[in-house]
Amino acid sequence: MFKKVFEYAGPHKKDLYIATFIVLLSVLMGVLPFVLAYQVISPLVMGNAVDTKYVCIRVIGVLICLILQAILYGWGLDVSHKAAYSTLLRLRTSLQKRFEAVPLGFIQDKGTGTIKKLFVDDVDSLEVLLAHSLPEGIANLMIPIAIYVAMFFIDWKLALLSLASIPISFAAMMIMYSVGMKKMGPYYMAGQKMNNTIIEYINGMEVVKVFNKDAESYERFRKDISDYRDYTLEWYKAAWPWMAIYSSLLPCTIILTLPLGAWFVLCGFSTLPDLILVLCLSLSIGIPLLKSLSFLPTMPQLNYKIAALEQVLETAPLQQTDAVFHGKNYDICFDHITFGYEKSQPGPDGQPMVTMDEVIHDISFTAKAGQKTALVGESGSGKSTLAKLLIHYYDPQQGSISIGGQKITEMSLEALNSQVSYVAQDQYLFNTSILENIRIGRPDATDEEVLEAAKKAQCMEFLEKLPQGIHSMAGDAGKMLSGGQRQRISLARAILKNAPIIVLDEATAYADPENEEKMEAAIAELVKGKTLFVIAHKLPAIMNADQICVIEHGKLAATGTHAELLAICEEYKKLWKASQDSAEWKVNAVKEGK
Ligand SMILES: Nc1ncnc2c1ncn2[C@@H]1O[C@H](COP(=O)(O)OP(=O)(O)OP(=O)(O)O)[C@@H](O)[C@H]1O
Repeated sequence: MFKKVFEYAGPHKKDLYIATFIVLLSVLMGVLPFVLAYQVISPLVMGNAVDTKYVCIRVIGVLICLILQAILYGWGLDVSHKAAYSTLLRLRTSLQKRFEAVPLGFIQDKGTGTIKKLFVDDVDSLEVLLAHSLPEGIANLMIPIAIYVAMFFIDWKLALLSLASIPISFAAMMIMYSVGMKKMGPYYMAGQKMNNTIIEYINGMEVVKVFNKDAESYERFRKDISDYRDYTLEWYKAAWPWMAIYSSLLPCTIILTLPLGAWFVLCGFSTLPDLILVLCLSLSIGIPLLKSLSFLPTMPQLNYKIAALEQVLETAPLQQTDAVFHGKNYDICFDHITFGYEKSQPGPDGQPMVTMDEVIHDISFTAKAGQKTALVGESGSGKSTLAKLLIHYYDPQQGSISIGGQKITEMSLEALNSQVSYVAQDQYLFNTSILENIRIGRPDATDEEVLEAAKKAQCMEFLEKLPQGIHSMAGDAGKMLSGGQRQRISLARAILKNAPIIVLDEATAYADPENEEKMEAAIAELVKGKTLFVIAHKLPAIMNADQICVIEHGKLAATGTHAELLAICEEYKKLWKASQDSAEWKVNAVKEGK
């Protein structure tokens, strides 16, 4: 763990060494007064004469040592803090660079709370390690070691007595570390979950209030924060007894030295001056020893956090090149695609572990240029995942996707984006004017072109009712717009972008009948002469598609036209029947006035 952190420090490694050395001198200054005290006590006990000057010099020596100790300590920490915060800056910059390179899907899956926790809390917690644990821990540990070596030279029997409390404390420490590490995974995950839930709760406050969802969302909020409390307490409960044992035992360096040492002196095994010196030295190392280990309880947490950071820093970047799009046409080819979502969870050793949940199994098909290809299948069968693979949200584990013969991994994401418009259910409106929100589709479009796109997307009917029309702020207008109207704004974006390939992921899923009609008109405008890739639950909407791909549990069950699939594909027949039943149910419900 220390090695990794030193690696993060990069050019500031040198400052960390300097800080450690300065703190080491400071700890030494804390030990010297005990040696000076010995020089006064020993002659007194032995009945040797000491004059006032001899005592005064030692007392002044003690004062100088204490002043130097404080100055050196402050200086050492100053150097270590500068190195620590520069390292945190480096680490945050590396994280930011990694986040820029990894697939967008990876970022979305992590969740805002987890990402905030990584960037802010987890990186911040390394400050303790860099600014304190490393320089103070090392310095406070090295001095006792040096003193023990000296004690062995003075009298090895007394030195052994002084060491007696260490093995038991050490065993308690190891147990604390190992139980702490085992509980760390669930504790850390609970922290991540709580962060995500809090952010989701705050972001969704408006929906919560409008839809009276207080009880349900508050319940989840309450559960996640109480889970976090429970896991934290569980960790403390497991680790505290061992912490208590070693922190009480460790400083008791004279527990055996005093009684047995006195007996050794009486028996003539050791001399009185040696006993006094060993006692003074034993007393001097209690505090440094305890200080050096005061950081230990945080080590399992730090270890886990570093592993979680490492996992992100080692995430494979999205496979792309700088090349522009040079496909020979717009045929979209899925070639033996296998994909699974990665999940991070605590492994058996308590360290974070990545597992994979395969949801797409060896799928191959081609969506022909200029044609309409539809994906159908039960909920959870993998349709949206395939669409997200096409827009390069993720890299598949196996296989490739190409457009006009050029693999999407062999072009830049920008080049791919310029060829594909993706319209999904959840459309994000930025808090700027609606005009600018539509202009995102093509930043160099003129106001007139934006207006034209808005008209084609059937937006004017509701934009005209807004006080400032298309210049209204989306943040304010968003509250007055229905989901369907917001979707029409995103369709206007796509119309303006005018990309040759359109991916529609359940675009009309939640539209009411009136909105659906308008959206269908907007979509018809959008898809004119384009290569269309549609995911729809409503089968009647895609029955005219040139090709329908039936996805069943992540596998391609069949492809064909509506008529062909009705003849050959059981899964399609089932889906068609279900959609017919649901249409019938709606008609009956309307007739009965439900
Ligand atoms: N971000 C994700 N992380 C982990 N698993 C996911 C993620 N997104 C989807 N899945 C899982 O992958 C499988 C396929 O999901 P996908 O959304 O592609 O299905 P779908 O056919 O589009 O479903 P629906 O019609 O309900 O939108 C499901 O089991 C789903 O739970």
